[in-house]
Amino acid sequence: MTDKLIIFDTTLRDGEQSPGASMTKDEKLRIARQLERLKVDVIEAGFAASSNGDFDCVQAIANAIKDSTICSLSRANDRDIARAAEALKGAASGRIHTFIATSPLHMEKKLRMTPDEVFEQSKLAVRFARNLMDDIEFSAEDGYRSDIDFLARVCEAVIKEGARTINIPDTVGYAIPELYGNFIKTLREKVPNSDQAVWSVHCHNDLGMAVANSLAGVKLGGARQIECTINGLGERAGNCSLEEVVMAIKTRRDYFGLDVGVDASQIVQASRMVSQTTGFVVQPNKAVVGANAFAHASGIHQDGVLKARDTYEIMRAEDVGWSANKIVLGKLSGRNAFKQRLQELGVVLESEGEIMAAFAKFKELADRKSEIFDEDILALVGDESVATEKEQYGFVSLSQRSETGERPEAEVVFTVGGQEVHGKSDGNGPVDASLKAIESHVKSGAEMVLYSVNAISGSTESQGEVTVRLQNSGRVVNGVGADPDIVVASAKAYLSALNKLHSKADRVAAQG
Ligand SMILES: CC(=O)SCCNC(=O)CCNC(=O)[C@H](O)C(C)(C)COP(=O)(O)OP(=O)(O)OC[C@H]1O[C@@H](n2cnc3c(N)ncnc32)[C@H](O)[C@@H]1OP(=O)(O)O
Ligand SMILES: CC(C)C(=O)C(=O)O
Repeated sequence: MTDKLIIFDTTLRDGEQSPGASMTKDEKLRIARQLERLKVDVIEAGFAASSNGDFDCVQAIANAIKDSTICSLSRANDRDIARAAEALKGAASGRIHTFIATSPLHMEKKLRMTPDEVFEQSKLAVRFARNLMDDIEFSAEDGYRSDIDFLARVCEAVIKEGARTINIPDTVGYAIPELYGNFIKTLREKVPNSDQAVWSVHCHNDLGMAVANSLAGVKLGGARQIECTINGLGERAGNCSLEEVVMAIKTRRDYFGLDVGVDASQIVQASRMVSQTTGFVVQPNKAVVGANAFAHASGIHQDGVLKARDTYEIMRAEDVGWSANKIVLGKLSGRNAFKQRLQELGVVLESEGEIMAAFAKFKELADRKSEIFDEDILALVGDESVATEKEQYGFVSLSQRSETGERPEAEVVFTVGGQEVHGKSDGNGPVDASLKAIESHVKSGAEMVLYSVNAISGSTESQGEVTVRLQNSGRVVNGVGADPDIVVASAKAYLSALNKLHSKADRVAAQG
């Protein structure tokens, strides 16, 4: 027999309580459709009584979604509950979620009610709701900071009134996993009719423990519903993150022994949608949905993953909706990852010597640039200087000075037949000055018939690729150079073109 854990998503209600995360009706509908594709059991669509706009959102979602239960939050009063019921009228499966605070602090200072009044109002609210709808959830707000015996009396009473789900929130994120799990366990033991309801947890992330507390509520406390949000969105520091609890339950089924109906392959899409809609960027190192969650940057890990994925991955990227895991090439990468990427890019280097020459250039580039893109590698192996054959001209270094209103000056150090030479010049711009600095020494007399610059990957961190076409005595050659510094790329391209002119001249001389 399977033991099922109900996933109750409250992105559209508690998630929207994040300052700045307010969503329009169309946006909420789009997200609700994605939550349905994700196969969450319950979607808390809003708080119908809070405004006409939110009423419309709950109503529209209730009418549109068929496969998940649609829920509206309401205070423990008739007006809010009636509004929720009205908004949910069209739902294939609807739930009213009514709540009232039970902690001494909230009762005295916020509600200004005695415990007896709260007890009575809880019963009346659930009774009223139960007359409008079958599926009623009751939440004891700030439940974790409540007196457990009083809370047990309230829970017993609302279950008698017909509440099917009893939720014990850690409203302010104060709980510690073991203590919270034991609190839920003890509470259930104190409620004589506890088996007539599903027990639920709703944890906030003020101390970064929302996921751990929710899982403890399940494992130690016996809860069978977790309330959570996509990307952990929610009031203040947020809620328990759906993607993390779901993947914890799935990945560690050996420990939890529970089934969840969620289709995990929709997780990344849901995360992106919520992030794009709210403008809340997902941090790269966020579990499951962060850009780095399945990315490997260091050589030893890359080598391990290439040999056997499970050396460094406990989940498969594809299982949560990524197209694949990522090997990110950078300064910490090793030869194996580099060779693998060359293979994937269809680059065939003839000898181990060529591969090692390309790898050395790759490492040198990686010291200057945090991430090496595929385009960088293609430029690198396309760069003539990868060739191991001795070339006439070789780039060494470049310095240039440019300032608004001043004529730029450049000094280029390069090799001619293995000897280092320095060329200096000014020019119309730093590139012009650098190429004139080379030419001041080489005196090729070649005419430049094309100069083009290409940013070869998406950002300003990328390499610039420069193509230079030179013409001399009827011969036309192209030189290509790549470097994050566009002036250096230009000098490399120029020297590369000079090399071709030189070797063609040699060949012509030899033939003649
Ligand atoms: C922990 C949570 O996340 S709870 C959900 C929080 N979400 C929201 O508050 C979003 C929606 N809220 C709103 O739009 C508004 O606050 C409304 C429409 C609900 C109420 O607005 P107002 O009537 O103007 O009241 P206001 O927000 O200023 O104060 C809340 C009132 O509700 C009372 N109240 C708070 N919780 C409850 C409850 N669970 N049951 C009954 N009454 C409650 C407060 O004591 C206060 O009553 P008072 O006006 O007699 O002092
Ligand atoms: C109303 C309840 C469920 C809540 O959001 C909380 O206590 O945090």
